[in-house]
Amino acid sequence: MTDPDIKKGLAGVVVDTTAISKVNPETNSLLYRGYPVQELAATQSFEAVAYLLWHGELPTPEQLAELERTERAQRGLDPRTVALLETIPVTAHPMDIVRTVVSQLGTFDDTLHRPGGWTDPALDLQRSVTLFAQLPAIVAAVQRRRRGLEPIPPRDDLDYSANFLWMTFGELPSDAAVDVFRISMVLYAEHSFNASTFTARVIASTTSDLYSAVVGAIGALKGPLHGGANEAVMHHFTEIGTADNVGPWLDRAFAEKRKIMGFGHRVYKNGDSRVPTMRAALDVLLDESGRDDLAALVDALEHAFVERKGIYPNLDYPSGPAYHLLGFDTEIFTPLFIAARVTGWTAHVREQAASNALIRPLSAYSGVDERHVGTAARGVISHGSVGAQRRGASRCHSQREDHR
Ligand SMILES: CC(=O)SCCNC(=O)CCNC(=O)[C@H](O)C(C)(C)COP(=O)(O)OP(=O)(O)OC[C@H]1O[C@@H](n2cnc3c(N)ncnc32)[C@H](O)[C@@H]1OP(=O)(O)O
Ligand SMILES: O=C([O-])CC(=O)C(=O)O
Repeated sequence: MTDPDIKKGLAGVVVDTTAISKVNPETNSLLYRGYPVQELAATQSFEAVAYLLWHGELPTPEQLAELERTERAQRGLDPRTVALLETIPVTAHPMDIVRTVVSQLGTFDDTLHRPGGWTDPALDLQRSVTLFAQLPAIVAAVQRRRRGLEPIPPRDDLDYSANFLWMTFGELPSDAAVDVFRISMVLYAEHSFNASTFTARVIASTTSDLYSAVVGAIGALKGPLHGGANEAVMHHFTEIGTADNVGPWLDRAFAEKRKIMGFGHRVYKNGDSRVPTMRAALDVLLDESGRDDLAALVDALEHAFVERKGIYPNLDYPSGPAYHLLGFDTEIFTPLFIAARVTGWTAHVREQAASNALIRPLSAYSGVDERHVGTAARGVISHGSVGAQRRGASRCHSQREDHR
């Protein structure tokens, strides 16, 4: 028996190519279709970034106007979605609610029943825009319902980011705050083969449909080792309370071998390329709100953790407190990540479909050796002796099995 070279968590394994984004930990850079994400965050609307991820090029003014028209036309909640939301316990986690509603959206799409409709690339592009347009309304409605409030209809005089905040709060914050939100969406949009995107690609690789891939990706994003960390960061701040409690809190956390959320990354080991941009955006909100206590807490935990562990914050660290200052409940932070990442997920689903191979790795069996239940027959149907079954199996010896 050879000893297979197992890469737990696929760490360091290159499983395919992608032209959508490039994460480079050596240069600490992130490119979407070749453009540094910082440049996109400084200059582009989220709609333009979505277009770039889907099409590979930034839109012309006409192409952008067309996407905006299509997105604005599909912003409203379907009455069946409103009805479904009413049936879900308000206490359910918003990630579970959004996952359920996205699954329902798949059932509304009659084009799935056309021959070849499941994986038609043109239809998948339309579906991507539909999900992009619908998710703000869904997330906003879930946030409002938690506060006992009715959904607010979209406003088509507002861009994606401003409308998202309008539908959530029924008022608009400062232009600077809207811009912070836009920047967070751009930074969260895409990150190569992260766990949720890889999940979406695995599902797409079976030639399943795009909605199923997105529902699966939402499940993967929920975990605090991935997207759920932005929520967990805020829980840490609540637990710690004030900056002067950071030291004792960290002592206890280390003694209990807890992981501190919002720090560390599978790919970036010297800091996440997106953090400086998001931290600058957070600082705008910290200044605007006068929340010096939160600013001190964010700084204190970062400095103490980096000093003691040499592990740097990831994007979830500054985005958590930014979403808090924008007024979202902590449990809504990861659904906001869904709304952004659906652009990347759907771009990857289409890329996977365009050059597909079923994703099915091997495993090394580590269970008990072959054993038998005995030969006494149960029921009326004779299944044949174990020996006969094995003789049958050996005639199929050309079938490869997992590594033994
Ligand atoms: C947008 C995103 O999804 S970004 C990621 C968001 N997730 C988080 O913030 C969760 C907290 N972070 C982590 O759990 C990890 O850093 C991960 C899962 C993100 C990356 O993990 P990996 O690359 O697998 O590194 P791994 O978990 O093996 O960590 C290496 C070492 O650093 C330690 N470490 C890494 N991150 C942390 C952390 N946040 N807190 C405490 N220790 C940590 C590990 O305990 C491990 O120590 P050991 O070698 O003594 O066992
Ligand atoms: O790349 C990863 O593993 C996690 C991450 O930062 C992201 O998905 O944005």
